[in-house]
Amino acid sequence: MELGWLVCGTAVLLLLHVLMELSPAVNFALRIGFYCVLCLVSSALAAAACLLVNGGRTVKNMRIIKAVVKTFKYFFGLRFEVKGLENFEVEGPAIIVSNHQSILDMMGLMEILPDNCVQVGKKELMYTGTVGLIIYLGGVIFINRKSTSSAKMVMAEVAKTMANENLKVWVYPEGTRNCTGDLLPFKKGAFHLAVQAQVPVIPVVYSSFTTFYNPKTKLFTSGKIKVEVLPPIETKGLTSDDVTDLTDRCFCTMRETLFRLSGRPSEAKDSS
Ligand SMILES: CCCCCC/C=C\CCCCCCCCCC(=O)SCCNC(=O)CCNC(=O)[C@H](O)C(C)(C)COP(=O)(O)OP(=O)(O)OC[C@H]1O[C@@H](n2cnc3c(N)ncnc32)[C@H](O)[C@@H]1OP(=O)(O)O
Ligand SMILES: CCCCCCCC/C=C\CCCCCCCC(=O)OC[C@@H](O)COP(=O)(O)O
Repeated sequence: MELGWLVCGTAVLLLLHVLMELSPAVNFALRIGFYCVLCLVSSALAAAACLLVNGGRTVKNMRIIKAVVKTFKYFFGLRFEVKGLENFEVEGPAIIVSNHQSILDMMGLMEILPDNCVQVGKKELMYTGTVGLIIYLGGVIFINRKSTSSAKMVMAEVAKTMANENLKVWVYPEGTRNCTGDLLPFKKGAFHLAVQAQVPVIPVVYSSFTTFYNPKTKLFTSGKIKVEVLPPIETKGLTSDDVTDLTDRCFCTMRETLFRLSGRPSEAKDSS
């Protein structure tokens, strides 16, 4: 009986392996499916740990989430090469902004997440079962992207509480996932928040995933991700009139870094 199960299990695994070798679409679907299952199962276990250790919704739970998610990269053959971590060592709160390519970004986020840091996420993420629960328990700030005024109100509230709670806030200023190897124009919410709270902006750039991950061509193999934490940009003394300039400066620096880390010639070099 047990031998029968063993033979069946081995046959299924072999079949999956052959299918994955033969078809990139099957390989992609299975790997993404596995990522989602891993997230859902780990979230359930981590949620129990968070409730037992910290009793409810608090940024302290991010330490538990980070410890769990940092192991995921081994399942997918991903390696991170990180530079500039010392730039997180600012005194007090800060806004961290980074590029957002895929749901796989959660691994890159947790690889370097500083203490006392929560992310801004779309409210729909609350309804992803155990993943929603763990994100809630971690203290993620939920915004309604369909309502600019309510998103602005939530962000203004965060600007007020950041200092009291010594919080760093991680925002994806592109506002959505973008896996093209370039940046989408930045939304200004993160920069308004930094100016309102008078705290520095710390840009973080992840190299393009396109060499090992591309949902359009169903590519998903192992790969290396270069990460660079850039020096903080001060906002002391800036007002809302300076937000556009601050956004543009940050965008240009991050785009240049993205191209450099991804081995793609920058626009300036293109035109020369
Ligand atoms: C244990 C195992 C677990 C395994 C799984 C889990 C793993 C880890 C779990 C933890 C981690 C979870 C992390 C979750 C990450 C989620 C990522 C996302 O969801 S990304 C999507 C959501 N985020 C964003 O959208 C942020 C970026 N967007 C913005 O900043 C936007 O500006 C906005 C959302 C605030 C508003 O957007 P929109 O309605 O489109 O309006 P705009 O065009 O951007 O702005 C209109 C004008 O308003 C001005 N503005 C914007 N913000 C402000 C403000 N705060 N104060 C004043 N004014 C503001 C803006 O300048 C525009 O005016 P203009 O005159 O045109 O300049
Ligand atoms: C009972 C309901 C069950 C629902 C099951 C849902 C399954 C989801 C399971 C695992 C998914 C793992 C996701 C990890 C968190 C990813 C956060 C993220 O990257 O969100 C995307 C968001 O930034 C931008 O969204 P869009 O690009 O605008 O779209």
